[in-house]
Amino acid sequence: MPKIAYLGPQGTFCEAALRILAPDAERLPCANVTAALDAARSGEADGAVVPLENSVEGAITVTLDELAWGDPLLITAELLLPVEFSLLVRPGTEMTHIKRVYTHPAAITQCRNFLARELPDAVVVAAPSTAAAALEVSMEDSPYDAAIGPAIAGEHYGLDELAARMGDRDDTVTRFVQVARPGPPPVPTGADRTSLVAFLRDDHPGALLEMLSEFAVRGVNLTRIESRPTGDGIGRYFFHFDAEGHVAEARVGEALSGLHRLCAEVRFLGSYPRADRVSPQLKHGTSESDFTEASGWIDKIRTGGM
Ligand SMILES: O=C(O)C(=O)C[C@]1(C(=O)O)C=C[C@@H](O)C=C1
Repeated sequence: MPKIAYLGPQGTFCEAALRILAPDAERLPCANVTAALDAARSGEADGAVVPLENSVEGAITVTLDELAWGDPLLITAELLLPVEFSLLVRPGTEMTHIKRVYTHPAAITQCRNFLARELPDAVVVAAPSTAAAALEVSMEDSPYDAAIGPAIAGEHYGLDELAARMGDRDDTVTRFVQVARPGPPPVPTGADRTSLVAFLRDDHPGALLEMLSEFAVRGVNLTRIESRPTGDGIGRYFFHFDAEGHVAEARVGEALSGLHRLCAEVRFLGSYPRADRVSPQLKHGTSESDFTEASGWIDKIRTGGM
């Protein structure tokens, strides 16, 4: 049975994602995203499931930076998980008692309107995860009066649900990815996504446009682009890309080779089935057979044919 690390403790959204992505896996709860990824890197676990982006909060930057800078890992699967938040309290606590709230920073952002409306004077403190907050609030001597997290975390730690569906939007989803130590990517399914990071060779006008052109001229549609600071000073950035398609496909493979020639460094983060199963709309001239036919044509010219 594979062992998969995740952002714990028991009851996080991350655990819910792992239960769907790898229902038969042994689950290894970790204190934070870095620890979960390190467990996969070291071999303590066979892989990890971590959050990557949220439809309200945007990028989960710790995950992006770990995948870009840490020892390499390969994304092998993704999942879109609807997230619904509950206000979780020790039995007997009423709304008027709540002075200190504890939860994951992503939950603070997603529940901003509720907090401003219902708990305008409460101090809201960042926790390592929503379930870590619920666990802490379940302790009688906790300095916090309420946690924000999944209803299931409340059930697990014996808390009451004082409010449900407290997110600012009721259609929020978090995208989780499963990673493994480097190896061959999963086989193409026809509805795949490819993730990578690219570091500029030098800063000059049009540098980002040149990178984007490598995708555009091969008809590769991007689904996410994110700039992250390199840490080398203000104005120094590298880029995360998510693109439609699989590295085994000619148009994606050639776009990646083009970036490799152009950039100081490109790190391949994986080609894996898309959670939404959407297949790319191919532009004329960018199908597998178009690429095969064109390279056959060049080979013929090079060997004296016409
Ligand atoms: O704390 C959790 O329960 C998590 O799984 C982490 C996380 C996140 O990192 O965004 C996942 C989903 C929600 O957006 C809030 C928190």
